Amino acid sequence: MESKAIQRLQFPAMVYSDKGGRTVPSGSLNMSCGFMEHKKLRVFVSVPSVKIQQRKLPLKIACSYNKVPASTLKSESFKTPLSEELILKSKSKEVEPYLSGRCIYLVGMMGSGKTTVGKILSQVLCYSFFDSDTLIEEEVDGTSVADIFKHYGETFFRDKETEVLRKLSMTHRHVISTGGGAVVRPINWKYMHKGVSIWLDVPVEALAQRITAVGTNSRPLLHSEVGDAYTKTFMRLSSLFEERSQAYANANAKVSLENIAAKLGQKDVSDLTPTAIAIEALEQILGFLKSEDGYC
Ligand SMILES: Nc1ncnc2c1ncn2[C@@H]1O[C@H](COP(=O)(O)OP(=O)(O)O)[C@@H](O)[C@H]1O
Ligand SMILES: O=C(O)C1=C[C@@H](OP(=O)(O)O)[C@@H](O)[C@H](O)C1
Repeated sequence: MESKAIQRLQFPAMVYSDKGGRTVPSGSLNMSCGFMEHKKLRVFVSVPSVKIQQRKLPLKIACSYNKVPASTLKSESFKTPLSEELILKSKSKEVEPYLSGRCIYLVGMMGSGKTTVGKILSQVLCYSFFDSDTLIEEEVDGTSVADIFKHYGETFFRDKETEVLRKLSMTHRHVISTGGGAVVRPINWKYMHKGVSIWLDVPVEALAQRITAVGTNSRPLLHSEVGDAYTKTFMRLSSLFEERSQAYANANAKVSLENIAAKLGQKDVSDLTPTAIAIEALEQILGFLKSEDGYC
């Protein structure tokens, strides 16, 4: 749910224009997707667990869209090994032709990293990024999600969410971070299945840690419990997860942080960088698209 201001400029222009396939949206599109070719470099898919080179990856965006300078898209900086950055770029090139411009929908619990990972995917695929919560806020005259819940109730919010997903389903070349509860209404799946959906499956303990760190102000469904911040967040998330886990499983593919950690020989999912998670997302997207095409 963080740093979403740019979307205000993009959504109205995009959402009503149904451009097929690889056609670009209306407005000026200045893409420079030419990532360095590493012809002599063999890039392996698994990320080495030994971090050879650590540096702050500013995640500079290679594309700019609708005259909004790419550099204005805010992205949090996480320490990312150069090796991961290279794998990410290589993987995105592999996935891109299979996607044929289809949107990517990230689903998962609050705090699962849909926004963080979604931005990385959008940058590397030269897609634009939308957060459905931000689009809902715009539909309600800039009212925050928390205030929409407070003043109009959850059903009103869910209706707006469905409407936003319906509009997005007519677009292409977007990565969309959905709200954690978007999976519950079957109609939303009708819209999300126009693109490719990925479930970011993060253990509830890790979710509670992340959300406790940033606070629950923007997440109204976490306001009710009593107790210390971590425990009440953990309790509420646990019950929401129980209610929703089957709905998340409707996604075309799943990215399990526990599986990534096991692959990389890491004990704690909290040590996984968003880039490592984005790489796995691309891997899973590719697997799904290939299976859809009958390649495996
Ligand atoms: N891989 C990660 N490691 C550590 N913190 C993360 C990771 N991914 C996201 N976060 C943090 O967790 C919080 C929630 O992430 P966010 O992307 O907003 O989740 P969502 O959009 O699913 O609600 C943010 O503060 C973000 O910085
Ligand atoms: O899980 C949910 O029902 C919700 C998740 C939130 O989005 P994030 O998943 O981006 O926090 C937001 O849509 C709203 O507070 C409801």
